[in-house]
Amino acid sequence: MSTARPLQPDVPAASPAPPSPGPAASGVQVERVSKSYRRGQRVLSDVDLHIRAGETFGIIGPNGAGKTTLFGCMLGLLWPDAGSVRVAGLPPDHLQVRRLTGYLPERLTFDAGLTARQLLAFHHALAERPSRERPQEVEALLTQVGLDKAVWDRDTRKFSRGMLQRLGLAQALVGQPRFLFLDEPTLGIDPEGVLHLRALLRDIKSRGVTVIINSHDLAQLEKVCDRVAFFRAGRVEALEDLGSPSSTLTRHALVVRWAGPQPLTPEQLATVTREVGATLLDTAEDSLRFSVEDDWGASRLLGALLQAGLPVASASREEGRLERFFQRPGDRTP
Ligand SMILES: Nc1ncnc2c1ncn2[C@@H]1O[C@H](COP(=O)(O)OP(=O)(O)OP(=O)(O)O)[C@@H](O)[C@H]1O
Repeated sequence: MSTARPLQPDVPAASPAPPSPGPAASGVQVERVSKSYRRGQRVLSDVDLHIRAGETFGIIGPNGAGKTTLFGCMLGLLWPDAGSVRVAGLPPDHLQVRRLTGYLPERLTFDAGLTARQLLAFHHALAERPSRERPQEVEALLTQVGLDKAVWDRDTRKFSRGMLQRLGLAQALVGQPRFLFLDEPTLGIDPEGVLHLRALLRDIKSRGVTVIINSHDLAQLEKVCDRVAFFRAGRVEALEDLGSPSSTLTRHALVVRWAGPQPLTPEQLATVTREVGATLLDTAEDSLRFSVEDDWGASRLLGALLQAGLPVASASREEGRLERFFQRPGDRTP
């Protein structure tokens, strides 16, 4: 393929050793990246992104927005027409970076005829992990991704899509990566598997791994990501820090419903909200949507609303916040 990149040598001959990846050169830096497959049809336009070391970063957007193409550029599998990508301060196709990178592709193809255990052992060898630790590490990985022991020695051609997905994840983790790229990781996985994956991602994050997820599964992304970039027509249209209290998609958006008529005037509501340090984001016929700093802030707000005379019937954390990005700009609430 004309767009495929030649591999960078591990250590270029007769040149100084490349800088070692480390905290000073951490994260994934995408600078003014543009990419076309055909002349005049830009798939990526001047994309700027800095994914911080250790964060879990989500990429969302409509079909054809350029998400997979960006993934290809960040993995060093595609060559941008302009701009640059650095992973831990190095080009993404540098062998040193490849050693630090795990990748779960959307379309999984495994060597035919191998069992799950054989396949992982093969990748364990490719990743140059110590051979004497191979049997234990392979079994630990198969356990970690929740693949039933009964199928470890079964031909992977007989695997369901969800089983293949778990095996693909184990293969992505085999080299103990510092950067983990997951393309549609929940595809074909049953609800139990999704819960398992979420716990696994938390564990991976606690070990300082940078995780980049391309997915249409907004509910899952909302639960696991620190930040999310919304792509449209090859550009980053919005970048949201899900943990920031100032985010309109804050993790602590609270929807309050009441019973009977709403007795508070807009001025009274504004005063109560301000006094407890909350923000009123949205008013609907039967509900109010607030941004609060944390659980304690939610509790203070509910107490104040009750005291002011609002007959609160229910209060819940808002789900489905990322869906707002897919609404037309005019339809969006603040
Ligand atoms: N190898 C290719 N050759 C030519 N055009 C391509 C190639 N790969 C992708 N495209 C085109 O580039 C555009 C962006 O595709 P890309 O797969 O990056 O989008 P995406 O956001 O990942 O979409 P989806 O959510 O459907 O996976 C699309 O118009 C697609 O048809």
